[in-house]
Amino acid sequence: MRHDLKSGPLGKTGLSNAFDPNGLAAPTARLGESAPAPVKLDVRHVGFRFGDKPALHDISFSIYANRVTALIGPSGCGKSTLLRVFNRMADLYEDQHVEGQVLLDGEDILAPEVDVLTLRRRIGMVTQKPSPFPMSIYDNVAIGLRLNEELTKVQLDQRVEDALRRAALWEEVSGLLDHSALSLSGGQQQRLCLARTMAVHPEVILLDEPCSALDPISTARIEETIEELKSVSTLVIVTHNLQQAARIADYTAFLYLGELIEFGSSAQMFSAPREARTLAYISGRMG
Ligand SMILES: Nc1ncnc2c1ncn2[C@@H]1O[C@H](COP(=O)(O)OP(=O)(O)OP(=O)(O)O)[C@@H](O)[C@H]1O
Repeated sequence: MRHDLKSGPLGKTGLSNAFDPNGLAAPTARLGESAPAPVKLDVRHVGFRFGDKPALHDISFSIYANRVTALIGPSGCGKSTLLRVFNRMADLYEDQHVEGQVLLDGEDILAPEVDVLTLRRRIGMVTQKPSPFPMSIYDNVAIGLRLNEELTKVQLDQRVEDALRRAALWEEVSGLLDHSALSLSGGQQQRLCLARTMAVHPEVILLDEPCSALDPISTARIEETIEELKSVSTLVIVTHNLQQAARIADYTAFLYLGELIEFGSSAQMFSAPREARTLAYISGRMG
């Protein structure tokens, strides 16, 4: 039997009644925050193998609702692999094996009976390498909306424009909406893929180096959007830019050689890391 997360035992929880299976509320992440956040994704003992090559070992931590969590660490430490676990990308490859649990509002998204298409509507992902569909700029953003919602043309146009504005792309493409998405530059394609993911309002948004191909102005705009999106979504971002992690992430997880070395508030991690390896990494002595 398929287990549709939207109509599962907890229903589509949204954010107001997000489930905290451990009763663990987030510690205050930033000065001035008073209300603790519920856990949105609870990562429990997650391991990952490419064939017989291990890539993640016994990863456990919590991702809090309506917060930004950054995954940092040297190249090859498993950041993208962990992000891909959260929307079951390994399902597409026979030789990729995940173990452990990832609870979304208390329900294990790694359970074999979970409807993966429904899951990916709830947990959207923007991959490191932009992958626009070979269709128009407009249709790239509209496609998910047409599949998931019944909108009038006016509503659809508005949602497409809103997503493109949030992705800091509207001003560059507003007169070219019927042009092929493949005619855009790499940085524009990256922002288009961000717009495509944001358009359907996923509960969790996974961003794999979303600013890697962007100039400083576009990067600043995307960081503002990430801050705005926190009111409606939970965000997980992979970044090599430690200043960016410190600026926009409420929490940071430091991975090294497939292990979670340290997890905590970004304020604590970047000012007083507990682990010597974290300190070595953030001070530029490792990686
Ligand atoms: N398709 C694959 N087949 C085999 N090994 C892989 C595959 N993809 C990644 N790996 C390995 O898994 C490990 C983790 O890779 P991953 O891409 O998750 O690292 P990362 O921290 O995101 O790196 P980067 O910062 O360079 O993007 C690395 O050792 C990598 O070589």
